[in-house]
Amino acid sequence: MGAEARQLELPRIDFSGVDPSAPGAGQWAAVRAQVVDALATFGCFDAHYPALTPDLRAAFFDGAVKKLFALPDDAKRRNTCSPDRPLFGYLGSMAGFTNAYESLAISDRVEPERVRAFADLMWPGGDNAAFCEAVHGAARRIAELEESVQRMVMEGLGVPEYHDAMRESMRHVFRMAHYNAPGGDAEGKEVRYGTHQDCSMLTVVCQHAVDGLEVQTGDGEWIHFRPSSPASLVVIAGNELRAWTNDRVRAPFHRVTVGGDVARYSAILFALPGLKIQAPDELVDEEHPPRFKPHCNDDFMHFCVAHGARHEDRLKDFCGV
Ligand SMILES: O=C(O)CCC(=O)C(=O)O
Ligand SMILES: [Fe+2]
Repeated sequence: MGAEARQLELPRIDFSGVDPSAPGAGQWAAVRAQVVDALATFGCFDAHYPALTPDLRAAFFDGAVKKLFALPDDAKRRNTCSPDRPLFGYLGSMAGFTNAYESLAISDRVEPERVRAFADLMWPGGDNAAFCEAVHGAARRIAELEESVQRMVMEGLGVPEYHDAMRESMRHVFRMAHYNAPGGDAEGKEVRYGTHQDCSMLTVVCQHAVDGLEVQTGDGEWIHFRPSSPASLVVIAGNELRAWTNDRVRAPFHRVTVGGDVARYSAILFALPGLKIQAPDELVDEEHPPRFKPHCNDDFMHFCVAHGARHEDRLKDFCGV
């Protein structure tokens, strides 16, 4: 091997032959094998997903998200949630984050009524139809990818019968994020969101125009995500999928670094399980003794929030056997 640094890349999986509304059809089985392999090895992958078309992305980011972050802070702060659900609303200028990060969230379900309620809170009395159409159009497709991946994981591990109940219980947080540019040289990157694992089952990241997501491999090397196509999304396994699969899936550490003078926007869909997280009996045996105690996602999230985003194995600390 030469002296130059190896250019690591995330596995790329092509979803163009997968129809989320027809599980099992087309390329489903072949893609499922790649998904299970990528999540076991890396805990994430680059999904080529043309169902989220360039027009939908442009309407979403250029039409809706940029308009949202141009709002004054007091409007954004109306996106609150109850104190016991700190990760379900506006985040910005807060402990553990740089001042150069802020985000807003639509919570619980990716449904037109939720998007409408969010828009009406931001622009009371406004004509919010175009905003709602753009946000729901993007979020719905991202959620369809997330559901397909969840189904594939359960099928691929031989436990498809658990999918429907888990799905029914799932809540979603659709977070739109804005990272200020540090200015200057694009090489002079600054960490804008520190190293962490997600508390979700699955997370899907859609980044706009400016790169910045970095994922750590099991060997401790950092992969700087460069989208393989304009239709790329990143699927990341969270600690709850790791727990539910009894450690068969990695939940990779990741962070966001931004350089140069162009702001970065991204959208992140978190799938949060409402059912108690306990590995199914089929995934526990002598070779795979239980690794984590049964627990609720709400309790795990509170634990993570209380301890902050850090480079530590929160799941093991919280419920490791
Ligand atoms: O904005 C991104 O690319 C990812 C942010 C992230 O990792 C998170 O919000 O958990
Ligand atoms: Fe994350």
